Parts: sequence; structure tokens; C-alpha cells
Amino acid sequence: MAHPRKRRSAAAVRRTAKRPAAKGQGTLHSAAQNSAAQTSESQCLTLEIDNLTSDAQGVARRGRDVYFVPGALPGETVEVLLDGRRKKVWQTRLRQVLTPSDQRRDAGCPHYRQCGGCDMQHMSSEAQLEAKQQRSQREFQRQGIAVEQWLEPIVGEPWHYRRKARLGVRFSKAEQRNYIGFREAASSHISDIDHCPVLVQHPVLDWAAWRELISGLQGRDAISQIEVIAADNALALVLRQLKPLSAQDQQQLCDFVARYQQDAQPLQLWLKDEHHSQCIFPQHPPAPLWHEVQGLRLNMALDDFIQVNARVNQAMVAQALAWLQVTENDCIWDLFAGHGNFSMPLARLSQQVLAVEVQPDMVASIQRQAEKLALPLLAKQADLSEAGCLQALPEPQAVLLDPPRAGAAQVCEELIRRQVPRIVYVSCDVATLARDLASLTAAGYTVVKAGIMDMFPQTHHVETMVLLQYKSKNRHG
Ligand SMILES: C[S@@+](CC[C@H](N)C(=O)[O-])C[C@H]1O[C@@H](n2cnc3c(N)ncnc32)[C@H](O)[C@@H]1O
Repeated sequence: MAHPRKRRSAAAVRRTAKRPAAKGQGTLHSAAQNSAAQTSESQCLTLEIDNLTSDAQGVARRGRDVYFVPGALPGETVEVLLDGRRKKVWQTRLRQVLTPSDQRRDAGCPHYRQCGGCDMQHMSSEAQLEAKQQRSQREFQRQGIAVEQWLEPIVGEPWHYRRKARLGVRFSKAEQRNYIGFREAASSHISDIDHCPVLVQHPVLDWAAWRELISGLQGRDAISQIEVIAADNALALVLRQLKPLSAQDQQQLCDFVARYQQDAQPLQLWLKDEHHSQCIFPQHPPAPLWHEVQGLRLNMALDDFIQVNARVNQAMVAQALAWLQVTENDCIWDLFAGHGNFSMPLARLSQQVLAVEVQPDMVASIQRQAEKLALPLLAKQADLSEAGCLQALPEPQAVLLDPPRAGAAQVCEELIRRQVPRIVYVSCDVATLARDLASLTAAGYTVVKAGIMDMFPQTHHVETMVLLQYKSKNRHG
């Protein structure tokens, strides 16, 4: 991937550096071996960055010492403050960038320094993609996984892509006001934000206005979260309440939301506690939320898992369907099915699709919708980390699996036992993916295609898709 060869001024770069220290100059190295975590002038150090960690921190080495520098890029010379040593690695804070990389750019969000949400905003889009691609390839190499063909990454919009997010709300007794925002990096503090540029756009997502509103409520200490869920037909705001809000507070919230309703996407306002959710705006029963995949409308409940990036999701589902090469008579398993993101479109191509998911509500939702759309789909509730949970299912010709971060070790054992001809594995954690691929390839599978998908631009998170074919028992088998 090519990088734009633009070199920006060091002054511009200094503005970008995360959490610069208030004072301290020069390049003093004398106290580098001191493990005390306090920051002082004597702990200032100049480093050459030569690599990135999996969570996008710069890595520098001096002799036998290793340093992690959040916000620094390979090729840069940086000045850092030592924060202490953890597991043989020095943790540091970037003080200033002395020689900037040509991949550096200004962060697109004014809250970047504090907010722990996006950790790659100081990198160009090309550099972000390349770092993610290299990381996937490195993990595969570490596990000895050979890939016949790496495909071009699937990319969407760099900003305003996120359709589901949870913001923290905290009431400060001392300041008599609320904080609304995301957690700060490596901390439980809520960092105030006014707007989030990776979140979908809607006039109601004005957090400064929400802050003022909530700070004026009787129950200003009773709200702990605001969740944003942008369906294709409405935008839902779900307020998590620690104790019931008064009728007056509820009215104030509804009046506020109503002001943003005109001409924009329909809004829904929900109050949620430990046991149930209640829609308070609009007053008539709200329309079920849905999003469209491959021309199919999938209903989604507030708690359903949903792929956060609509555009990348469309391309991801299309690619998975193409790679699976489903024919009408195939039996297909969709494992970790969620609310049917892959299984519904698959059920238009094959006469027998089995969707397996642990959450009973999503299983019921898949089944209901499949019946409504007359799709040949059977949804089954099962915990896929339990041995034997797939044993009773009919033999599949192709399997799609999209597990959570922990991966799918147990499932892979069953796929190996059955020698399933084609597998598409979608993963949000490349380390567990590589671990599972090592088991599959040792048992006779070949990784035919692989590609990353930039589901979470501006962050180090990456989604990877792999096509495996069963060839034969290999040399180890
Ligand atoms: C990454 S999401 C993928 C969902 C779906 N494939 C999609 O694209 O929207 C993982 C799903 O696996 C489900 N899950 C997590 N652990 C599970 C388990 N042990 N057994 C079965 N399903 C599980 C979650 O509830 C979630 O719906």
C-alpha cells in the first residue's frame, strides 16, 4: 500500500502528541534504569521508534530495554517521559515528536488526547490499513499459516461509520454537573466529549446539549450510560437508569428529543434498567428497529449484537457468500449467528441453513423472521464452547463461523472431525484466529484466501476473513 509522501512541520506534530507533559526539556537519559513511576525531568528520554504493538503503540529498543510509546510511529524520533516498568517493558508518555513520520497526520477529533476510543487517529488511513494488514500477516506467520492469496482490504468510510456505541455518564457531586463521553485510555475516568466523529451523524448526538440537559434533571445522578443504536429506520437512544426517573424528568427528556426530530431520521428514546427496557419517545409503540443486508430486512432488538459498520458489513457479507460458493442443495451452518446477519442471506441461496447462537432472544428472532420471509432456515440455541454441541446436526458442505474474541477452538475440533469441505472464518481477534487456523491447517485444511476488513477505522481493531478448504490429511496428520 502506498503512503502519501507528505512531511508535516514538527510544530504541527507537537500539537498531535498525546498528553504532553507540562514541563521538561532536552534529552536526558541518566535515569532510564530507574523503575520509579513518577514523572520528572530526569526521566525524559529520546527514542527511535522501530515498530508498532498490536494496539498501535510505538516500540523502541535501547540495548536490552524495550519501550512502548502511545501515539508514536515507526521511523520517528520522539521524546518521552517514563511512566514505569511493567512486565519488562517501559511504559512511556509521548512528550514531543522530534522527527515525524511521513505517515503522521493531525488527529481528526478534538477529544483525541483524552478519549480512549480511537488510538490510530494520528496515522493516515493508508498507514492504518498497512499496520492492520501487517499485524494479521505477522500473527499468521507466527503460527506458521501459509495463505495462498491475500486480498485487497475491504474499506468503508473513515468517519461517521459507527452505528452502535455506548457512552458513559457520571455525575460529579463536587462540580454539581455531569460528564458524558468515552472512557479515557487505560482508565475508568469518563472524558467529556461534545461530538464523536466516528459515530453516525444526527443532530441529536450533541453531547454538550445532553450534558446540560442531564445536569438539570432531578435524577441527574441516576443515569450511567447512553447507548446509541442507529438502525436503518430509526435512531434509538437508550438511557441506562440506576433508579427510576421521575415523570418530570422523563417529560424533559422527551421534550428534548422531540426538538431534534424534525426533518431528521426518526428517533426513539428508551429507559433501561437491569430487568427491562421501556420506550418513552415516541409515545405510541415504536417501530421495530431493522437494518438491511443483501436486500433483506433484519429486525434487531436493543441488546442484539450488530456489526458496527454498515457499509463494511454489506461488503463483508457479500464476500462471505461469494467465498462459500453455496449451491441450492448444500447444507450450511452459520455458527455464532447473532440475529442472522449471514444466515438470512445464506438461506436465499441454500435449501438448508442452520444458524447456531447462544442468546435465546436472537435465536427466536432469527426463527421468526425466517418464517416470515419463508426462508429455509433453522435456528438452534447452543453454547458453542461446549464439547459435542454440534454432534446432532446434519453434515454441512460449508460452514461460516464468526466467533467472539475468544475464538472457536471447540468448534474447530468438530469441523476437523467432519472434514467439512469449505469454511469461511470471520474474526475480530487475529491472535485467536491464527491459533484456530493452526489447528485446522495441521489437520489438512489449506488457507485459500484471506483479507482484512476495516470495520473500525481510527482504531487498531481489525476484522479478518479467511477461506479454508479441506484438501487432505497433511504431513502431520
Ligand atoms: C462476533 S458476533 C457475530 C454475530 C453475527 N455473525 C453477525 O455478523 O452479526 C458473535 C456472536 O456469537 C455469540 N456467541 C458468543 N459466545 C457464544 C457461544 N459460546 N456459543 C454460541 N454463540 C456465542 C454472540 O452472542 C454473538 O451474537
